[in-house]
Amino acid sequence: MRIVVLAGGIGGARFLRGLKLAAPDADITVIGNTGDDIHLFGLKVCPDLDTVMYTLGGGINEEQGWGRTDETFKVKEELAVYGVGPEWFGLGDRDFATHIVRTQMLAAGFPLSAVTEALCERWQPGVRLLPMSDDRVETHVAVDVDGERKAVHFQEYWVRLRASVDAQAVVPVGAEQAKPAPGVLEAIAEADVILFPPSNPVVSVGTILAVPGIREAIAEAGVPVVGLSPIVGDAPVRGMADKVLAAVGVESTAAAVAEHYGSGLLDGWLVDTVDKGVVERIEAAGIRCRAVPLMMTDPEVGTAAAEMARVALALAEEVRGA
Ligand SMILES: O=c1nc2n(C[C@H](O)[C@H](O)[C@H](O)CO)c3cc(O)ccc3cc-2c(=O)[nH]1
Repeated sequence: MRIVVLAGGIGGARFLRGLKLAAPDADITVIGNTGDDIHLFGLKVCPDLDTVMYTLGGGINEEQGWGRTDETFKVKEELAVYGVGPEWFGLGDRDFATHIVRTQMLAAGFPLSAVTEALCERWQPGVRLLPMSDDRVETHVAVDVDGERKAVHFQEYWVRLRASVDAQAVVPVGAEQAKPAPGVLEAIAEADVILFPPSNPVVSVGTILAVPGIREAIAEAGVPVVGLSPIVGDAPVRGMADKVLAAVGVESTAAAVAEHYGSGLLDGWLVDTVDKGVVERIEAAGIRCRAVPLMMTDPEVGTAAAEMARVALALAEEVRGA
């Protein structure tokens, strides 16, 4: 079975770990969000691609959900002594190596998709990881600070500001001019099922869908598209998705996110059991809906996510048979 997953950061990566357990023989292609990318110290950092690669490759810092395990911060400390910022983004020594290799290959003319493939040679994530685009897309967030509106890079909003101020707008800069990376549209066209994991519907899945051609390809793929709500009990499971949802006028509920994606895109939607009261509303919107446990608090890493993936795949088959 060929499965395509649109993944963002931590939630998406943890779901993928479960999907691999639930469908060990499946051919999984991950279309990764690159709107979180940031250029720091002359290096290109791709947080969402790295989080998927490290999580599935066994190098992730499990508590944080991002960055490397067994990390040290000597380079970061030395940069700070030189007074070279920013200090608010925690790049570790091992992680720096990934960004140095990536930047060196980009400078040599390799597209991001080829660079990502090369990095995955080492990590063996067990999925094909494609950036959504080889073109530069960077999400910026419009905020009002000291009475003036300004745009900050998503990472500054997320990490330095901790989403403490309202997002007035979320703009994936460059998305309109971006082209899907090689293999993205082909993977969607050849997929047997397409999954939206519990990633941020605005800055992760939303950014991927903002690349011209990707939303249309999914809508026209003619195969079941099933999503899992990142919002449980009217609050995001992790992160601060509610802050960016407000920016696009979507209330922070499992039903509102499903409706935001729309029945033109989604055939099925999984909500947590605490939200079983919205199942009828979502089914009335033309999207099949099931209420199941969606908290990936595994006793043994990946088991809860594997159950979620199994239910998502079962719902896809139910949709296919409808
Ligand atoms: O909250 C934080 N998130 C950090 N993240 C997470 C990142 O902001 C988010 O994972 C994504 O951008 C949102 O999905 C990092 C991710 C990387 O790949 C590399 C470095 C960082 C550093 C931080 C950090 O210092 N604080």
